[in-house]
Amino acid sequence: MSEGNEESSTSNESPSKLYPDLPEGTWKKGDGEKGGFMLNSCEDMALVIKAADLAARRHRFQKRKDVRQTPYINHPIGVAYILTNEAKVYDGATLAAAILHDTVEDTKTTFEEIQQEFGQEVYDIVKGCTDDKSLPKDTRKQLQIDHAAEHSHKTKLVKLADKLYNLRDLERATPIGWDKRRVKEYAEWARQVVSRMKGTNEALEMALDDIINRLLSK
Ligand SMILES: Nc1nc2c(ncn2[C@@H]2O[C@H](COP(=O)(O)OP(=O)(O)O)[C@@H](OP(=O)(O)OP(=O)(O)O)[C@H]2O)c(=O)[nH]1
Repeated sequence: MSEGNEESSTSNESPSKLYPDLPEGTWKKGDGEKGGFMLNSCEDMALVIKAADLAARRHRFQKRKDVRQTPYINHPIGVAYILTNEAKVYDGATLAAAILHDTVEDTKTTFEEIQQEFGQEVYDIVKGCTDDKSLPKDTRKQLQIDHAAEHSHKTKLVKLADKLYNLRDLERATPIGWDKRRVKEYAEWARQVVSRMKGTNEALEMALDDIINRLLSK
């Protein structure tokens, strides 16, 4: 069992883990003799660490909606971890964008800053993952469905991993104020978004199918 994967439970938390235990030796061949995976280059590594540094600072006062008030940064780091650990995605721009994907939507960070500090590719992915919070919620949710199929491959990867993290989080701990109906509504909406991104990554899509079916059948 991976260290730190098992969450101790409180009254509204199930003891389920946020990430599955994967069989040993699932790293891609040639990804590194030293037991871990390697990013494509030192530049990729530096980009990802730089993203983690900015996201940690920008999200530092934010919490998730669970009763334990989990630090918000757990979410973007978890999205990047799903990409490396399960989707086997090691591209620096994709991982950096995964870590930054909520910084513009939820903090004072601007698109210009992302473009200047992280380059066009990361900017494009973050833009594709950012909802316009000034719009009514129903409109925002509908726009995600309407535009899901149009995104680039890398943006779709981050969006799928984001949904997978959020759905697992819903199964792990119901956010404060959410009832069963709201959980199912989120799962149904997520199903509509991810079904328009089929053919992006098999591991992510299989995991999404599983959890969505489970949440909808409860
Ligand atoms: N499951 C879960 N979600 C939490 C928690 N804390 C914060 N969230 C965030 O809440 C959002 C989903 O809640 P909603 O009520 O549907 O949407 P809203 O916040 O945008 O209005 C997700 O963000 P989002 O940027 O709107 O992502 P997306 O769902 O639009 O892709 C998710 O990241 C938590 O403890 N559990």
